[in-house]
Amino acid sequence: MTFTDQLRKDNDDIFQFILSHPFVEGIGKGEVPNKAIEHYIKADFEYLNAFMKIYGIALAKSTNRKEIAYFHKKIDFILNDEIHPHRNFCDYIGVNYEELQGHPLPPTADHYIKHMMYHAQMGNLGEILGALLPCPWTYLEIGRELIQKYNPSNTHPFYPWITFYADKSVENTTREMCELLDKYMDHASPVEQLNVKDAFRKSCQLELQFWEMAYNYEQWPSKEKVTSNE
Ligand SMILES: Cc1ncc(C[n+]2csc(CCO)c2C)c(N)n1
Repeated sequence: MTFTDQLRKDNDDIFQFILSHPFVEGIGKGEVPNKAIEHYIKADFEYLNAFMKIYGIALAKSTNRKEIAYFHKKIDFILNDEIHPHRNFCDYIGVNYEELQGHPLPPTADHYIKHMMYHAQMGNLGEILGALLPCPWTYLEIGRELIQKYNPSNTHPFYPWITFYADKSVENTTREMCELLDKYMDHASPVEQLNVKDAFRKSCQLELQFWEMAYNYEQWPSKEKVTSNE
């Protein structure tokens, strides 16, 4: 069994919680409360910005051109392709995408981004990949599960979203990331392996919490902004 096969197995509990989360089920059924979608997009737009920056740090820590090309290609994918599922959600609630951009992050999204940023700054490429991998992997499984369970036609309101994540490009991203991580783990010390396992599991938990955050409109206890440091 490869290192990433083992990671998937050890975190199956969280993967199953994600697949049965009411937001995810709602996508399959074609019924998600507008407010939950709005909360999701506001946080996810900023999440994707952070994700691209972390790819940029991974690119800086790359040791060969193949890795540099991979992260370069992936930044391009988020910039130009990941906007399609977002637009599908915006069309569904009838709100302009631009209106949902630039909002402050609720606690879970804030924590998820800082968790990835921590591993990106403190760890080697293996550790960064461990923190990033649950993102494409959980969405790939969501896409596949929803196709299998609901067999949506192209009139389904979330057909573009579901088919985007069940598609070959997300499958390739996940597979290539697994291959890169497995290669890194061949030479990793037991401590490095533990750090990667910890980064991966926390990202799985935060993926689950992200759905929960959107579904329950999670907010900070006080919405007051920090406006000065006096
Ligand atoms: C919280 C959250 N997690 C995962 C994704 C999906 N996603 C984001 S970037 C990417 C491609 C990785 O190269 C994928 C599949 C999302 N939109 N929001």
